[in-house]
Amino acid sequence: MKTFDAIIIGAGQAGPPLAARLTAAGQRVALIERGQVGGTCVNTGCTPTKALVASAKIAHSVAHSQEYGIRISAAPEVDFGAVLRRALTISSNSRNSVESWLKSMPGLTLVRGHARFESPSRVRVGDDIYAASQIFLNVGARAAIPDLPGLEQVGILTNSDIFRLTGLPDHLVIVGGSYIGLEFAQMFRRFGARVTIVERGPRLASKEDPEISEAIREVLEAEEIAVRTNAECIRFSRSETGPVVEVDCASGKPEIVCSHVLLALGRKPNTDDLDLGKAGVELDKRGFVQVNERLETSAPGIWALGDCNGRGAFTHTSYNDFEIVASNLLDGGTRRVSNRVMSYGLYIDPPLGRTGMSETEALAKGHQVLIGKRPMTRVGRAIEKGETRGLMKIVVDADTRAILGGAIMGPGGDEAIHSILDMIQRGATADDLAATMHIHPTIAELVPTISGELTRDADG
Ligand SMILES: Cc1cc2nc3c(=O)[nH]c(=O)nc-3n(C[C@H](O)[C@H](O)[C@H](O)COP(=O)(O)OP(=O)(O)OC[C@H]3O[C@@H](n4cnc5c(N)ncnc54)[C@H](O)[C@@H]3O)c2cc1C
Ligand SMILES: NC(=O)c1ccc[n+]([C@@H]2O[C@H](COP(=O)([O-])OP(=O)(O)OC[C@H]3O[C@@H](n4cnc5c(N)ncnc54)[C@H](O)[C@@H]3O)[C@@H](O)[C@H]2O)c1
Repeated sequence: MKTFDAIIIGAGQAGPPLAARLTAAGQRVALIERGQVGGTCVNTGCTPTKALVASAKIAHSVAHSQEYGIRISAAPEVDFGAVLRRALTISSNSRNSVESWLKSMPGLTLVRGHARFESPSRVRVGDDIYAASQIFLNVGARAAIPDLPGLEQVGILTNSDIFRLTGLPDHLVIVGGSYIGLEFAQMFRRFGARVTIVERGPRLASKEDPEISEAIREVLEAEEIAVRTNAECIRFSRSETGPVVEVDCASGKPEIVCSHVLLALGRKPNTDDLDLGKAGVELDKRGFVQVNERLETSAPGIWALGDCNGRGAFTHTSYNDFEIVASNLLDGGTRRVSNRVMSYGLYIDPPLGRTGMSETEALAKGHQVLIGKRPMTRVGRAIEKGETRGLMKIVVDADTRAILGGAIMGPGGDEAIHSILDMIQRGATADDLAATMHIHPTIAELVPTISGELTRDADG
């Protein structure tokens, strides 16, 4: 048996920085990873997809250069192989730098293999047993693949397989019209594939307010992406020409023949193959590890961080989990997971930045709300850039005037949203925000303006 002060399972977004803090505090740490260090974000998630989004943006800009007075004499061509290689190089550089960082940590043992619990303080990897009084789970999640009939006949793709494509799909059907599906849909369309999105709900990105979903749909349809909502994929089959996605729908064709199918149907936590029962770690009914505000599990001495705890499904939430646990354990902190303002980006172009509550959520929680809103057609910077799709919106509590949430879909919306996020984190009111001076010409310069033009009418 090999004994350590701490064992970390999973080298995703929380594991490596936690290993750095624990080893810097003099602890001996075993970090167990069954796949590639860096986890989902670095290898098959944020990093390679955002690199692909960047290539797709260039393809789109070049195709539209004449609108900006720039003539390109030869027809631009997308070299899909080169696009993928660029994304994978950025991803592998990032993975290598995590690996070098881990190797530089004195007191760290990087163990390669699949970890399973033997008891609350012991973990098996192959024939070896590792023991520690503190164990941290950072095991992440994987693409959920529902048991739909005919699945095995079509050879579906997930976010991981897409990086192994050897050529551009002719017609890509994406099942699931949420974050993963939408980002892939736009980039593949911009690379030149025909793209159809099949979404069973009545609108895309259904966690967003309806006008945001509508703006997203407009952006995608303007690029000739076929959007099928109220269309549930119920089975797959194969025709002579390729895979067939069969949908249950009120309108449109019930069968879509395509060349490739990408499933983007949510994520499943990697908690089903850890023998967590032997450790006394309780899961919720969807398989997420149940944690308290300090990210402690039901088993004393075991914490869960990142996607596997169901408290966030983003790189920044995983990293923030690390900060909470490290502060509480090593700095005498009293940090709680509920102190953060849930925020994220959706990296279609233009991107959507979101923070705090949507209007729908605020109303559901019983708030009387005031709304400030402006379409990008009335934002100078967006007009100058020729990117006037989207809108910005702020949600304010009508009684206290506290800022509850915001959305900015427009050029740089993922960056500009931080001007609202930081104010919410500090407990500011709409009047505090309205009194700030922002830089001209930016998208964010209109944030104080809409904060000072609040109305009860959501369409105001
Ligand atoms: C296509 C896509 C795009 C995304 N884009 C964004 C984005 O733009 N912004 C954003 O914030 N988030 C994005 N995400 C989400 C983000 O990637 C995840 O939220 C983040 O990676 C979660 O980090 P984590 O540390 O919880 O787990 P992970 O990064 O998944 O790491 C978990 C690690 O644990 C290892 N592991 C699992 N089980 C075991 C075991 N039993 N033994 C040993 N090792 C094990 C795994 O191999 C893995 O390396 C995206 C996700 C996808 C799929
Ligand atoms: N920009 C980002 O930060 C980013 C990008 C990508 C992914 N992610 C993370 O990955 C997670 C998973 O994203 P996702 O888009 O895969 O999942 P999701 O759970 O957000 O959406 C799945 C969608 O599939 C639809 N659906 C389910 N079954 C269906 C069926 N049979 N036919 C048609 N539609 C069906 C659902 O209605 C839903 O809209 C997100 O929660 C997010 O945290 C983040």
